[in-house]
Amino acid sequence: MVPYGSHGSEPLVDELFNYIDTHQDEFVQDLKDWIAIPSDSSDPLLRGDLSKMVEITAESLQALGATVNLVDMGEEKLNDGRSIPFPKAILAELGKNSSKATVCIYGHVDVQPAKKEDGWKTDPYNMTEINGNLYGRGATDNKGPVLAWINAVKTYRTLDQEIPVNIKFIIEGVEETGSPGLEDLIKANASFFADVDYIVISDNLWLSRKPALTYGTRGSAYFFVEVEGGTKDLHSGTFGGIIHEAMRDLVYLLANLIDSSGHILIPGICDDVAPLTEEERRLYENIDFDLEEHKNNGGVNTFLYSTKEEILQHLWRYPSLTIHGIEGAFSGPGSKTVIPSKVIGKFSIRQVPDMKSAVVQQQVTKHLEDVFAKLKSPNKLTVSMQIGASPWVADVNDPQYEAARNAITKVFGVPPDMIRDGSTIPLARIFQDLTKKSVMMLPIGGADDGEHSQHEKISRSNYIQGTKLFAIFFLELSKVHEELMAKKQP
Ligand SMILES: C[C@H](N)C(=O)N[C@@H](Cc1c[nH]cn1)C(=O)O
Ligand SMILES: [Zn+2]
Ligand SMILES: [Zn+2]
Repeated sequence: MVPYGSHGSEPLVDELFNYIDTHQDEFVQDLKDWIAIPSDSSDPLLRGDLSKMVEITAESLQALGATVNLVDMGEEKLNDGRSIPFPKAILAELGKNSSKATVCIYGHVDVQPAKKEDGWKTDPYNMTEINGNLYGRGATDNKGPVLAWINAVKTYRTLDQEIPVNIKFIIEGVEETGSPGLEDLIKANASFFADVDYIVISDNLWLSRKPALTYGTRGSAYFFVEVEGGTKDLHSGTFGGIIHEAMRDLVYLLANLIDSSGHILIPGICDDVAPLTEEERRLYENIDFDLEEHKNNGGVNTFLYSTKEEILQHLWRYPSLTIHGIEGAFSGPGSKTVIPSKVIGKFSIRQVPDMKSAVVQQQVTKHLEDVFAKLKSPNKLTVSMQIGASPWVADVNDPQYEAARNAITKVFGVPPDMIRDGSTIPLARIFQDLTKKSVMMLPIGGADDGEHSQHEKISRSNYIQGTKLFAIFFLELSKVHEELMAKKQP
């Protein structure tokens, strides 16, 4: 297939591409404006900024001519007993022509925390372009891709060109905290999703320098393990040596979750992992993936496994356990001699087919209670599962995968790698289970974008080519959908 653009294969495509190329600075400025809003969903103090971010997104969709509905998501209960409102979710629609396909685009406008002191070379909320890369928190996860969809629609609208599909948007502001309330929102708005034919998510990364299409992700079971000693923090000179310290108990519990070779120590945790078939094993051999480049992208020296196949399998089809942090522990600079009274360990398990959150929760709780019992500690242990997002795997034979493959080939000149992803987008499986519609992930982020990391970025090229990809995807989707409808005619 010949890439579109300079080859002048289709006048409409040339017109769309020309517009996108000549307006790219405007699109980049829009991203800079979005990144300037610290819409970190984990920080209750930034809830105002997060709500503002949702409102700005809603205004951008309204400006495209979409009908926009801001849906109340209820309240978040904070650890200190207070409640604050969750940011509203956006349901928007553009076009209602029953002879066209309807595609629903999902994205999120909340971001992970970021502080300059974490080691960022640039201000995370002041997008900075260096050597063709746009650095800033949310650049790739997920503000850049959400804006790329908006840019694609804006291109059609400004050129007064008919959009070949009906478009719906569902945009949320709490994806990074596990999308609480989204399942209820989808259930409560079943009529909004009833005429949706395809769901597309652009919230993950390519695996290599080659474009990719993603057909599976791991899930996430996120746990808090709390150990409470006394009622207040104490001086280690006055109480150290005479009490059972909560922190010591917690560190012991955390150390009993995983060993140094990455083996999870929770009995039964791998019992439900789907066995590796010969057919699946062969799939890994043909995937373009450079271990050294992946090490470089992550700034790591050594992986736990040495072959491409093992690494991909341990990212995509085996569970992993990560200890993320300890709330209530002293973590500042200096040498504070405190005994913390209550500490909360935070860890998550990336779940894979056919693991079930409820089973994982029961196995984790039992294991921690058994380990704690051996300590004979008088302290109080509480284990809770905060997020229970299931893994997702799609049928790649669905027509929208064909449309996306065609669009990628036309924009980038090469067919995509068909990949899975080790991270989680809770909505993918929820959508698939509730709506029974085809879900696809169409990433535009580069493998080295550094989601959740310092120096998160998206390249200008991926952002602008991604905008073109989305514009062409509408065309390709309308073609395959038409063919499908024609086949279904008696
Ligand atoms: C892949 C997506 N951009 C993302 O970062 N998702 C989060 C969702 C999550 C899971 N547990 C808590 N949040 C992730 O995979 O960490
Ligand atoms: Zn994301
Ligand atoms: Zn994220």
